[in-house]
Amino acid sequence: MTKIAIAGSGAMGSRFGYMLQAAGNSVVLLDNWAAHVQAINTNGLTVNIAGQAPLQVQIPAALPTDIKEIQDVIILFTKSMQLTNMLQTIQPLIGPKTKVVCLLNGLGHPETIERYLPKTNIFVGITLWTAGLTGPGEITLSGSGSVELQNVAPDSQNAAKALVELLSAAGLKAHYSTDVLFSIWRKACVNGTLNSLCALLDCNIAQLGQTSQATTLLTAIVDEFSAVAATEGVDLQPAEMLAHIMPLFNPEEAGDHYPSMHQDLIQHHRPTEIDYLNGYVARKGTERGIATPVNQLITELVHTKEALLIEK
Ligand SMILES: NC(=O)C1=CN([C@@H]2O[C@H](COP(=O)(O)OP(=O)(O)OC[C@H]3O[C@@H](n4cnc5c(N)ncnc54)[C@H](OP(=O)(O)O)[C@@H]3O)[C@@H](O)[C@H]2O)C=CC1
Ligand SMILES: CC(C)(CO)C(=O)C(=O)O
Repeated sequence: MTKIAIAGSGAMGSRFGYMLQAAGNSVVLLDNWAAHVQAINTNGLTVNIAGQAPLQVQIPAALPTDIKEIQDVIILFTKSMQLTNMLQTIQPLIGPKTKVVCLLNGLGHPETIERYLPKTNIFVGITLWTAGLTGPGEITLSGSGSVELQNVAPDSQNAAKALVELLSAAGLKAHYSTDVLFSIWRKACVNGTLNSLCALLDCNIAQLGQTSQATTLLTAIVDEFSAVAATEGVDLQPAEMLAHIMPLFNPEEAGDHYPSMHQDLIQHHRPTEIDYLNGYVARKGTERGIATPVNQLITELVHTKEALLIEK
């Protein structure tokens, strides 16, 4: 039985933990939100799936500081701005053979993780699964998804493939990627357009797509993502990127969805991952002499909205 800790068990961490435990693994959900941990330990994790009666799933949960046992696998699922703190807290859980997987949205996470772990322990990727945290101890799941991941150390390829099998055996549809950095940039560019614009304009993806300004706005953001991606050896062609994003306007794709940044900022008045999306592009562009005024402005606007909405 594989011993798995989910480090950051909000919506996505709880989804992955629930599916991995159902596949026969020994899972513990770790989170700093004490009321969430307590609700899971008292009532079980409530899993709402459309068209089904809510499930009460018995699954152990704990504060990250309360678990000290070495794990086989740790899946990081904090929000980007919580990652460093989580990596510091879970050091006692990491042994020489522990595989640490990062599937967060956003840019720059592999570099952050490398400050706390040898490369041989690190596996990075993206996921197209979604989930919502409906309240303490309660998640809402819909749709399907997939995972792409790759080893950071060249000689850890077999370990990455074993992780792909572990996740796929739990129904998480994982694939081994031979160019995960491209996938991470492409997903960040989707989030850097749809998430920030829908949050700022208070609309869903279809509503954004119906505006006559959508193509101009997307193009301005994507062009800067492409220029900065090139400085990291990633070939993000603007035309291909737009062709990848625009189908999401369709309600049968993601049109009806309010992106996670809209949920964080507008619906829950919580901090956003903007500094790891548009903010990362603006920062790296400035450092590397590439003009990124559009992403700079978007980042400032989102931070202004955070200042207006989030209670101190
Ligand atoms: N949700 C989705 O559909 C998708 C998310 N992702 C990415 O996965 C990563 C994790 O995202 P996600 O699971 O959505 O994150 P959540 O917002 O659901 O949870 C992240 C953490 O935020 C804290 N938190 C959330 N809500 C509350 C609340 N009401 N009160 C107190 N604390 C709260 C908890 O940690 P703490 O108490 O320690 O602060 C929690 O572990 C992100 O990088 C995201 O971009 C990727 C694909 C899809
Ligand atoms: C669904 C999607 C792709 C929308 O940008 C997303 O990743 C999010 O909501 O964060």
